Amino acid sequence: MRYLTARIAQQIDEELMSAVGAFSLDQLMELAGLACAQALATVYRKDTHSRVLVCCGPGNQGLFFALLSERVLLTGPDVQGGDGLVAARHLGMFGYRPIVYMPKPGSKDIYKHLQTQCENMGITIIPPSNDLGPLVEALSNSDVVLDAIFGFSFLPPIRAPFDGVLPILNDAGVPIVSVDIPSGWNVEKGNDLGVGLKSDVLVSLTAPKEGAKDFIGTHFLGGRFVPKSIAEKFQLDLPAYPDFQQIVELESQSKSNRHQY
Ligand SMILES: NC(=O)C1=CN([C@@H]2O[C@H](COP(=O)(O)OP(=O)(O)OC[C@H]3O[C@@H](n4cnc5c(N)ncnc54)[C@H](O)[C@@H]3O)[C@@H](O)[C@H]2O)[C@H](O)CC1
Ligand SMILES: [K+]
Repeated sequence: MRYLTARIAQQIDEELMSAVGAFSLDQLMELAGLACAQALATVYRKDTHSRVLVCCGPGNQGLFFALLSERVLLTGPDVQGGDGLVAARHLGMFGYRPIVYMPKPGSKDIYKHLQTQCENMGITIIPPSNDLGPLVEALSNSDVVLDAIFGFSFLPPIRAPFDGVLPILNDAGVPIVSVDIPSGWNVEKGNDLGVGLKSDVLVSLTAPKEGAKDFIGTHFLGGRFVPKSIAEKFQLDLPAYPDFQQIVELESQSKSNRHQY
């Protein structure tokens, strides 16, 4: 299987949403979020881990920084936060009790709609703030974290408030399921600076990123939406997904996770 650079991941994303792939962003987010919810529910059963803290990345406040980065601008920023909101909704449907932490929510309709869908499910969204107190409080009442903070458009160093968020998540002793790449990891070099999340489970979307080669833990591939033509064009060499599942477990370097489940 091919491990992707950030640039190739972005190109595949563009191809999927071009006239060739013909997908909309909402569709891809929906399938990505569903895969992440399914991975979390596979590893952490709801009878013991029903309280899920879904941590979502920046909304379109990130646009200013996106303007500085051609790569982020091209893909349209902030998709991973949307994956998190979709996953929260599906987890609610599965019978979990998610709560959403999104300190920098977007004002674009797509995010407002996803938030309304969560609220309609009775899912609490912690009011946005730079104060980390509500995060600490929510963590003390959570069984597992879903990390939808940064994806393949992350460029170090980590800016506030997320520079404060990641150490709190790492030190809480609550298992972490990461979407696409553990937040704070260099997409290609892994956790080279040691500031990234120490995740227990990783759900790589479309294909794993180069940085994920260093990941130790339970590793799934999700995003069962890549058509054969695009998989072949980018030589992805993807494994087969089992029957009607949205995820397939990949061989990982070690199963010695930080947390037992
Ligand atoms: N085909 C697929 O694989 C799909 C992947 N999806 C998900 O989309 C993300 C990538 O989304 P993108 O919008 O390009 O960017 P990010 O979510 O990674 O976040 C960008 C966001 O973060 C801000 N930011 C960047 N660096 C920093 C920093 N150092 N400190 C603070 N903030 C930072 C930036 O300004 C933006 O606001 C991919 O990983 C998947 O999860 C989709 O589901 C569709 C299909
Ligand atoms: K992440």
